[in-house]
Amino acid sequence: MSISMSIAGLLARARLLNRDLAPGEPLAETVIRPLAALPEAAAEPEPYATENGSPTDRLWELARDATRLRAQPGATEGLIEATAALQHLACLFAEDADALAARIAELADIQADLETRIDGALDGPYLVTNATKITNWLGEPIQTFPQMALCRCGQSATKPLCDGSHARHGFSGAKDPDRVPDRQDTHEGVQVTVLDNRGICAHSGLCTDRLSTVFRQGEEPFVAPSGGRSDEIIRAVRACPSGALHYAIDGLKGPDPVREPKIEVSKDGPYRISGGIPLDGDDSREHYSLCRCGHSRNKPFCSGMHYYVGFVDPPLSDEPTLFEWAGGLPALTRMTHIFYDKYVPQDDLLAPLFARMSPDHPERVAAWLAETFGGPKLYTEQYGGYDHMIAEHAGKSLTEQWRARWAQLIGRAADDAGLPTDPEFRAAFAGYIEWGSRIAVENSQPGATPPPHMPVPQWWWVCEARPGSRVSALSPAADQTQIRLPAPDEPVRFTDHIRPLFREMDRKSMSFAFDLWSHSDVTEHADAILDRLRGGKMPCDGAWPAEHIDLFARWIAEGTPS
Ligand code: HEM
Repeated sequence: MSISMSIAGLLARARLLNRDLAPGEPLAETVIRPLAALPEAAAEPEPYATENGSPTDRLWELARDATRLRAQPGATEGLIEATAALQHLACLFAEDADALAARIAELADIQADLETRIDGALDGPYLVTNATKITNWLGEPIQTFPQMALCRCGQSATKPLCDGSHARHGFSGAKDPDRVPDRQDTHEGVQVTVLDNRGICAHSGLCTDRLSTVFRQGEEPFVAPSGGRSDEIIRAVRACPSGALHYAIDGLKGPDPVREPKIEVSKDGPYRISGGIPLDGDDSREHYSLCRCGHSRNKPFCSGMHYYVGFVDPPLSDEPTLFEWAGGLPALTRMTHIFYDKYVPQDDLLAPLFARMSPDHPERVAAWLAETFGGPKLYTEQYGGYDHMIAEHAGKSLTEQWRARWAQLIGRAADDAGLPTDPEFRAAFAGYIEWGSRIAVENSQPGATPPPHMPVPQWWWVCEARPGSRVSALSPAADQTQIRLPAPDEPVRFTDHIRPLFREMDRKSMSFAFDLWSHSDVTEHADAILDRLRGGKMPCDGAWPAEHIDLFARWIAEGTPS
C-alpha cells in the first residue's frame, strides 16, 4: 500500500463516515480538510472492505489506520493533524475508562517508535507526538493521546485541542519582522552573570515578582545583577519558564534543571514546555514557552502578546475553590518553593529546623495545601495523606515563636508568588495558616495524641465570603453614579430610575431570558426580579443596597410606569 494511495483511501473513508456520524460533520474541519489539502489525496483510493460496520467502529478503524500511516517515515503535517483529530474522536467514543485506556495503549503501541516532540505545523497547530504529561493551569493532568494537535491560533472552541479554527481564520505562523531581536545580552555581576534574551521572553513576570531589585520592570538595563545575592538570582533564573534567562559562573553556563517532559497549559497564557521536548527537531532547549493566543510577535515562541490582546481562558466556575482561585498547583508550588528555598534558609529561627528536610518538601506541602483548598487529592494519593503529615510534625515540640515566624514568612512567600491579594482569598488563606499552624504546634508536643486516620481537612471561603460576593469600593463607580433616586413625592419611572439600576453586565447575564433594559420585559418579570433582589440572589456579584430594592418595590406598587 503506497502512502499516496492510503491517504486518498483515508480521505474517502473519512468522507463517507462524516455523513454517517451524527450530529453535524465532526470530521470536516479537523480530518477531511487537512487530508484533502495533501497532494496524495488526488490519487485513486484503494477499495476498502468494511464500510458497513457501525460509524463508531469505522471511526476507530480509521484512527488506527491513520496512525499506522502516520508512524511511517515521511508523514506530512496534514496527515499528522488528521491523525490527531481521529485519535481524539475515536477515544471519545470509547465505552468506558478501560476501553479508553486500551485504545490509547494500542495507538501508543502503533507509533511507539516515534520520538516525543513538538512540531509547529505551517500556519497550523502544534503537532505533539508521544507526550504523556500535559497539565492544565491548575496542575491537573489533561487526557493525552499519542498524537495530538494543540491549538495555536487561540480560536479553538476545544482548547487546548485544535478544532481547525486556524484554517477558517487564516492564521499565520509567521514572525513579526519588528519583533524584539533574538539576541543574548550579558549582564556581569560579581559572582554570577545573567544571560538574557529579551527576544524569547514570555513576560510571565516570575523573575520580576520574585526579585524585582535584579529584574527591573520598565528600567534599563532590565537586569542589574548587583541587586541580589547569587543564590537568589540563580533561583529566579531557574524559575524562568521561557528560557530567556540563564546564568553563568566563571564563564560557565549554569546547568538546566533535569525534569520529566511536560507541557503546561498556563492560564490565559502560553504553553510552558519543560523537560527538553524537541521543538521542530531542535532539542537544545530544556524549557520554552509557546504562543497560545495566536498573536505572538515571535512565533512559535510566546512574546507576551496574550496580555495585550486580552486572551483569556473561560472563566472559573461560579463557585471557585480556594485551590482554583489561588492559581492551582503551579501557584502553590511557586509559593512553597519561595518559602523553603528563599525565606527559610535565611531565617535564623527556621533554618535549623528545616535543615534536613526532604528535597521535595516544597512539592509535598504544596500538594497538602492543594488538597486542603479543594484541589485534587494529591497528598493523599502520592505522599501518604493525613497520617504521614501528622507523623512529620509528631515529637518536634514546635514552639509558638517558630510557628509565628512560619506563618509570617509563608504570607510573604504568597505575596512573592503572586497569589491573589483580594480580601476574600487572603482571609481564607490566613485563616487556614493560623488554624493549621496552631494544630501543627499542638500535634508536635510530647505526648500529643492527634486523632489517627483522618481525612485531609477541607478549607473553604470564610463565612461564605467568596470572590464577587460584594461590590468592591475600587470597582468602576460609573455604573453607580448614574443612579438617581426619585424624591418621595416624585413618581418612579422606568427610564429615569429603574433602568439605570441595571448595569450592562446584569443585562448581559440575563439576556438569555429577557432584556433588563426593556420596560415590558422588566414589567412582565417584576415580581420574580424583586424576589431575587430581596433574597440577595441577583445580581450574582453582590446584593443591591436596601434603598434600591425599596425603589424597585415602589415602582411595582405604582403600577410599573414606563
Ligand atoms: C498550616 C500549617 C502547616 C502545614 C500545612 C504544614 C504542612 C506540612 C507537611 C505536609 C509536612 C510533611 C511533608 C512530607 O510529606 O514529608 C510537614 C512537615 C514538617 N513541618 Fe509542617 N506544616 C505546617 C506548619 C508547620 C509549622 C508551623 C512548623 C514549624 C515552624 C512546621 C514544621 C515542619 C517540619 C519541621 C516538618 C518536617 C520537614 C522534614 O524534615 O522533611 N510545620 N509540614
